[in-house]
Amino acid sequence: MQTANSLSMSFLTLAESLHCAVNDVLLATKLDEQDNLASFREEFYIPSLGEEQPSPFDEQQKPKIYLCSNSLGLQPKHTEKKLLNHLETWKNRAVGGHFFGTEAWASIEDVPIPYLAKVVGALPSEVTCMNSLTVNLHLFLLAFYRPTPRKHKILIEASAFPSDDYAVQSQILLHGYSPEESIIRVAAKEDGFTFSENDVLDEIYNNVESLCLILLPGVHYLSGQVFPMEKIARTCQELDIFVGFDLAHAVGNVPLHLHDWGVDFACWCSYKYLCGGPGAIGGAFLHYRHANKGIKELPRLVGWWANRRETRFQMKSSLDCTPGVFGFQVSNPSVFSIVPVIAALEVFDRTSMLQIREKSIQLTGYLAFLIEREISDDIDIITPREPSQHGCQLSLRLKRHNLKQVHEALTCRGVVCDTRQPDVLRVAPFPLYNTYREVLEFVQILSSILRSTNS
Ligand SMILES: Cc1ncc(COP(=O)(O)O)c(C=O)c1O
Ligand SMILES: Nc1ccccc1C(=O)C[C@H](N)C(=O)O
Repeated sequence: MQTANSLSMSFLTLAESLHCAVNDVLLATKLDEQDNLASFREEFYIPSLGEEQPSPFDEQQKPKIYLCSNSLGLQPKHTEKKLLNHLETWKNRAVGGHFFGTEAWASIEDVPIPYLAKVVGALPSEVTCMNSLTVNLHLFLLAFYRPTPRKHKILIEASAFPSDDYAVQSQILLHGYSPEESIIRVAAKEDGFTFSENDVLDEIYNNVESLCLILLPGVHYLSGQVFPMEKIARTCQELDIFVGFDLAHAVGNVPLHLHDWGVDFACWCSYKYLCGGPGAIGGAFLHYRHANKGIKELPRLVGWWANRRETRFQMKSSLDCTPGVFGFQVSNPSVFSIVPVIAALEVFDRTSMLQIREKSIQLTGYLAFLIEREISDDIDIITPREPSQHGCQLSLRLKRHNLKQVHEALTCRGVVCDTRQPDVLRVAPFPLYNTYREVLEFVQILSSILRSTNS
């Protein structure tokens, strides 16, 4: 994999060969011309400046610079048609839709599986779409967190996403333990944002006697740091501790090999880089080695969708549990929540996570390179700089400017990104629709705002 240094050198060399400065639009244009994924931008709706207040002026039709896929990915153009098809089926066939067509509702969760398996590096029998992220976290925690007075601790990271923290706290309380005593929070490094691999591993080794489970993010929501998932998962296997990952910010962003790494369980939402739409159905992974554990060996909360499809409608009171992750399904999935996820995965399936990652390293690397050269007096990049440790997102910490003021000025100039108090801007160029020229324009806009705003 390229290093931050070798990437910077490649931008400098390209600029030199074009006889232009590194912040020249010529360089950005060249990078766009060389981009194998450039045509994918056409597959998505890009919000335009005039969206909130339609205007006849051309300037208002200009696309926004959308750098917020860490919160919500853009809408693929064919999502609407797919949804309308299902509305038509409902209108014209009503209950017949359960067994009609290639996306029959009674088995619609089968449709995204092959695509999803590729995106997260799983066997098709290890993944499904169900519920939402925090609900799936709870379902897996209920099965995998079986505390005993000796082994009752869960390891998470300090500054975990609050929903994950609340889920863990409530599970501990549910078993009659106390979050104060049963949660180990790995401390961040001195920067207060990122985590060292050794600190994580040391905490695991130091607490091996009392640790029951580890729940960490694949990519941290605040810093954008990629956690060493493989190393953590292999260590946990060696030590016989269950490990689960929250992949909200990792799925569709960085390549994952959940099966090979031996992760016990993982869950994610589909509305960020996966572009499945606001509140879209979530995803879940359960490693094959747990597939044949029934509800006695791996106790869980079940519903009728956990029952094998062949016998589901025999309506018996005894559960005929489907092996693997399907045995964790509770309810029949919401069709209007899963269809946009299928639509988005169909776009992903025309490329690969490898290609997406290749461009992402270049695109986010270019962003970091420009920021460091142009505005490092005013901004610290808190995301680790090495490509192996970041995905699409860079988290920018304002050294002296007011966050709200800067964010408002960016919004006025057509940049969409988000903030985390007190001083962090999150920006995430996404390979399937962002361009190098947008990245350059963003840095120029931010630079001019920082120069013209009081610090
Ligand atoms: C890391 C993380 N955990 C949990 C959530 C909450 O997800 P949901 O509301 O889908 O349960 C989010 C938000 O997307 C998140 O980023
Ligand atoms: N679903 C949302 C609804 C409203 C506002 C934000 C979200 C987010 O997803 C935030 C994201 N999880 C984050 O990393 O902060």
